[in-house]
Amino acid sequence: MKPKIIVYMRVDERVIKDLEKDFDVTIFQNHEYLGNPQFDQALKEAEGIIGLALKVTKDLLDAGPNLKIVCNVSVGYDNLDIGEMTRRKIMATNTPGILDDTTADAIFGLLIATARRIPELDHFVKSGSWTISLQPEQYGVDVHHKTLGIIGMGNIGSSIAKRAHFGFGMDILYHNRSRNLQAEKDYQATYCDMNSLLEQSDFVCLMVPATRETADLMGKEQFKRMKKTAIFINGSRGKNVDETALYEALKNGDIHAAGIDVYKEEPTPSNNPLLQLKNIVTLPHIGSSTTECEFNMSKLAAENLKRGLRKEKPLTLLNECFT
Ligand SMILES: NC(=O)C1=CN([C@@H]2O[C@H](COP(=O)(O)OP(=O)(O)OC[C@H]3O[C@@H](n4cnc5c(N)ncnc54)[C@H](OP(=O)(O)O)[C@@H]3O)[C@@H](O)[C@H]2O)C=CC1
Ligand SMILES: O=CC(=O)O
Repeated sequence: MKPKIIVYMRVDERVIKDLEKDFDVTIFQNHEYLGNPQFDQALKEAEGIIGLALKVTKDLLDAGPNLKIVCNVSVGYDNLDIGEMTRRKIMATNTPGILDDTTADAIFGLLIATARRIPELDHFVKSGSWTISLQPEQYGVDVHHKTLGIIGMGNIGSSIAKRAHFGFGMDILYHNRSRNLQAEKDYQATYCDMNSLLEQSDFVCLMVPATRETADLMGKEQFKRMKKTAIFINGSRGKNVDETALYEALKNGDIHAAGIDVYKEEPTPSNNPLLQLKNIVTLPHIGSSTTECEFNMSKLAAENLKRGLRKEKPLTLLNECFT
């Protein structure tokens, strides 16, 4: 009998076909969770899970007594209770590194789209409103040669810095808990404390993981510190931003505009007040979502799963529980 596994949302079709050669696969595509009879039954028997953003909690682990490995098709792993998984010797893996350029393209694209008001002006043309000359109120702001502050100068933050430095001649400030000497050397990035970064940057881009420490890292006080002309970009996780404070900052003109790819709740409800504002550009969490990148992430996650269930060390293991 083949070992049973769960494929949970957004795993590439070709990779699923390959997994079916070795495993008995049950597929869930639509946020199914505990309480759904099919999901509960599959979880009871599954040795592995591969997929995106499944909330792996103590309750879920209790309901999956045979689980040996959970393989995220993402670099972020705030959906996994790593402590509890390690205590139970269940392996956790993610997909670091291979999505840096793709995500940086998307987040830098979001920054440009926000600064140059691309979605709004696209609508202006397509709705037939371009019957007179453009008005100054519709102008955007320059990106090139401005100051970009990156909070979270890790793999993706560095790829964003590369684009900003070489492509747009921007000055780069950054804030981490520790210095990134490579980014300082390669992109002339300057390390600074968070308050100085917020006060000096024309663009603030958030790229930290979602942890207990980063919850609501950007709140009322932080938005107040930013320049009134500045633009805020969140490419990290919605948990890192107080959405009410962001709404107030945008509405009151404490900051000029924002571009966000991620939300507290995803999919974000259509009545999220942020969606009513004109000075925000929104994306549906698509940082790494290109055909090529999603395939490569699925492939890496599947390789991790195969290795783990063969009792070999997965390539990108997150917890120290391999025995
Ligand atoms: N929008 C999307 O589609 C995507 C979003 N993401 C999100 O981006 C995140 C970052 O990914 P990646 O660049 O690969 O991760 P990395 O681990 O390479 O980088 C994270 C950076 O954040 C810094 N950091 C961590 N905690 C803090 C803190 N408390 N205060 C300040 N800085 C901090 C780290 O530096 P130090 O440790 O020195 O503090 C590090 O430089 C992911 O965790 C994920 O949530 C990722 C991919 C796609
Ligand atoms: O949000 C995507 C990820 O890879 O993390």
